[in-house]
Amino acid sequence: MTSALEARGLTKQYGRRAAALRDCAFRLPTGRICALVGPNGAGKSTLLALAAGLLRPTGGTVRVLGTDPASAREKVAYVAQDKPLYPQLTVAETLRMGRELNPGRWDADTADRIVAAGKLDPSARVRTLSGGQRTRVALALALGKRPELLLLDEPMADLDPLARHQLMGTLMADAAERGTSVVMSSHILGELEGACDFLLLVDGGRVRLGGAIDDILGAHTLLTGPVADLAPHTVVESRVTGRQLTALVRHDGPVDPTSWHTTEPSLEELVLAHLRSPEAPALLTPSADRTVGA
Ligand SMILES: Nc1ncnc2c1ncn2[C@@H]1O[C@H](COP(=O)(O)OP(=O)(O)OP(=O)(O)O)[C@@H](O)[C@H]1O
Repeated sequence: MTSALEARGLTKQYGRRAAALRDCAFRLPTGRICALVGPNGAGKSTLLALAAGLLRPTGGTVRVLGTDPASAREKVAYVAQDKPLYPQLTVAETLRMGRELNPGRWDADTADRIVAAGKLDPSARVRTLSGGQRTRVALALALGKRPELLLLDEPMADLDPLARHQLMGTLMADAAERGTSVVMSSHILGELEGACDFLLLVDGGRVRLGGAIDDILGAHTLLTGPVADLAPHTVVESRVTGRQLTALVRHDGPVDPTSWHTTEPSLEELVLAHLRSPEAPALLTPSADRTVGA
């Protein structure tokens, strides 16, 4: 089975600094929309740049669409955080460049539609555009390429709420229609919750959570009840207020409903609890575990 991304012992160290990514191992099946989350400096951009073939690992490997990142480049579109574009080109010239660089692949309709929805003047030079308008052009270039894998580094950060909503919709519809795999880093968990079906949580250069979001949420329970020993469940985070205990656990067997009030956590609750509890053990569900079914 081909994976969109597969990392094995993936490590990246910049010079003599502490490793930005350390011994990461996971797989992302094709056709998934993956949320890549983690605190500032966690290693998200490094992971995306390694997958795009712009950086080389200092240890381990990353495979992209079943091959090495350099060989997959034609099938991959990458939108970096700083959205590098040629400032002296106009919007129309930028799209023309997209067409020329991607012969036989270029989807002019999609690229033109994205630009038109932002009411951009095709004759405007890129250097005169606002940050959000530049993002729109970068996304038009990326989607116009008809990639099999789309790597997006905080793509929506400088878009206004309406543009964000609209572009996210375009992105998701396009990905669903073509079966494109997407990896999207973002700090806005609410934005990812409805759009993504796969999660990679990176923290301190390591993958802390990986897998289908439904599986990861389903493996956790938020419970409230009297203070008690929570064994055999794995406690991710717990808090005691008076005689009441609130905890996020990874359940190992059923949780007694007569003692506890239980709910499934939201994605935001789950991610925040893991970020507050760096000692909680990592979890890779079978869909993210490259050793399962290998
Ligand atoms: N070119 C570089 N040279 C040296 N260190 C770097 C370089 N790029 C990133 N780092 C370091 O690697 C670590 C991971 O950075 P990275 O940009 O991958 O994190 P991130 O999760 O994308 O963060 P953010 O959410 O702030 O964008 C950080 O400690 C950062 O300082």
